[in-house]
Amino acid sequence: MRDPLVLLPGLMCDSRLFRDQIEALSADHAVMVAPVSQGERMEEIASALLDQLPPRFALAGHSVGGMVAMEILRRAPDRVLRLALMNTSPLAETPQAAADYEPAIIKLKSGRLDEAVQALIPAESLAPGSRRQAMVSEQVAMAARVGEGAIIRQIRAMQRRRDYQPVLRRCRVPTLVLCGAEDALIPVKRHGFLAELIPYARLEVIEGAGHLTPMEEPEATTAALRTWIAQPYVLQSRTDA
Ligand SMILES: O=C(O)CC1=CCC(=O)O1
Repeated sequence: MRDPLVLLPGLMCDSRLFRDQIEALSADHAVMVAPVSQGERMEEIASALLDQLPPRFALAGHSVGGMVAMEILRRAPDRVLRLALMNTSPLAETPQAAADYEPAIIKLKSGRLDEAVQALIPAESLAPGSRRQAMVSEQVAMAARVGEGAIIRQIRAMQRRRDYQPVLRRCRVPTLVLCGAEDALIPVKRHGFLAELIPYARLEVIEGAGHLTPMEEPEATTAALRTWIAQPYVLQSRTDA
């Protein structure tokens, strides 16, 4: 039986983010998209998910979904068969960066969703070009479906998150670190640092994509996930190669 695949969407995103990957990969894998909003701490969100997920699974998370994936790895390393981290960061939030989320929370509480989306995932963090505006519209539509309360819980969890570097250094499963070349929110350099922490990680930088890589460059993202999910469990580490 091939690994079941659990997809965790990012900040203000729902299953639309992974539409093309679900369509392609569900031909061979049981694919599940899980909510990333059942608590105000990574620990609470991960606990709620671990009660519902299959015994063992391949785990792929985007943005705040990647942070929850790292928490799941910390809590239940034996259940994670392989790991994909997309457009995400292993670092705890600095006090200044945590405080910088407060204006977006005020916008959310006063029903100014478009402004909150622009504050949290600015258009400039997506790849430039003719498709950018369509991606912004998709992001606003996803945010409306996720809902203000859930988005505020995601922000609280990001503000309070721990440093996942020690967890990632212990990770021994095939890992994909994927990012968009144009992601201005979490730049390529940060993903290079993330990949360097993990003994069996491969970094894939997708050209023509920004922070919403799975949706901006769906075919390249699906191809990278296909390669990752077919990798053997026992790999050569970068240092062995
Ligand atoms: O908190 C950060 O590191 C920046 C960020 C905002 C959305 C996201 O995915 O990361």
